[in-house]
Amino acid sequence: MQVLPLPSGATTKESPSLGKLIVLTGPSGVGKGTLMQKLLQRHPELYYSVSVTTRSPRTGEVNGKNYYFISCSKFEQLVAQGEFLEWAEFAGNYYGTPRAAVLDHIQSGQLVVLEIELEGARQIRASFPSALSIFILPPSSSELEKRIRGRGQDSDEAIACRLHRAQEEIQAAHEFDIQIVNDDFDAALNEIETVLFG
Ligand SMILES: Nc1ncnc2c1ncn2[C@@H]1O[C@H](COP(=O)(O)OP(=O)(O)OP(=O)(O)O)[C@@H](O)[C@H]1O
Ligand SMILES: Nc1nc2c(ncn2[C@@H]2O[C@H](COP(=O)(O)O)[C@@H](O)[C@H]2O)c(=O)[nH]1
Repeated sequence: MQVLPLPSGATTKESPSLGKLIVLTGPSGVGKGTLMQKLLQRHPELYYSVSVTTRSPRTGEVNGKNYYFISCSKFEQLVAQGEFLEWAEFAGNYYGTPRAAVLDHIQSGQLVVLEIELEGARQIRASFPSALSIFILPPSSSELEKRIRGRGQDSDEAIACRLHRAQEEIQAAHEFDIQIVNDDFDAALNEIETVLFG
């Protein structure tokens, strides 16, 4: 994979919004996606931003629902055209948030949720200072590893890369507005709901 120069951090702030932007981040395998799915089932008024990635689809993943799966060259073209609100490289693949859809839904007054990794979340914090950011922590490193392996979707190499990155990500948890430990699933979900809806 050709390595793109990473975004140097947002230099411009996005316009004030009507709706609100929520960023959910945390290490791979902590349970963000599972929490997000449940949250969307329970609160269909939320708008979930479907990301673009160069990663290959996992078994059962659907293009346009889980991700938009595209080639590296197409991703690089979209970066050059400024189509992403944020983007990052993660474990050998690129991931990005489509700009237009997110801004449109914020403008229409919706709560918009992003589920993204640390570097992208930092870019959003720089360009949307009013965004609410939530960091999901695992109860322990061994439980995190158990969850990634238990998911059974990634190669040993990919798992090692994700666990290595997880240590760096966890060190950055304090940068976020709210930290929630996903030990008991329902308790973590309730905490997110309380933060979002009171
Ligand atoms: N509280 C929990 N207790 C036990 N297992 C959990 C809990 N929350 C999620 N899991 C399980 O952990 C695994 C990883 O969850 P999930 O795929 O949602 O993680 P993720 O943070 O979205 O990962 P990635 O960032 O790599 O997409 C799944 O098998 C999920 O069912
Ligand atoms: N910076 C971004 N990170 C994203 C985006 N969409 C997903 N992600 C994060 O990537 C990792 C790996 O995801 P996986 O599906 O391959 O396990 C995980 O932390 C996601 O939250 C995005 O648009 N931008």
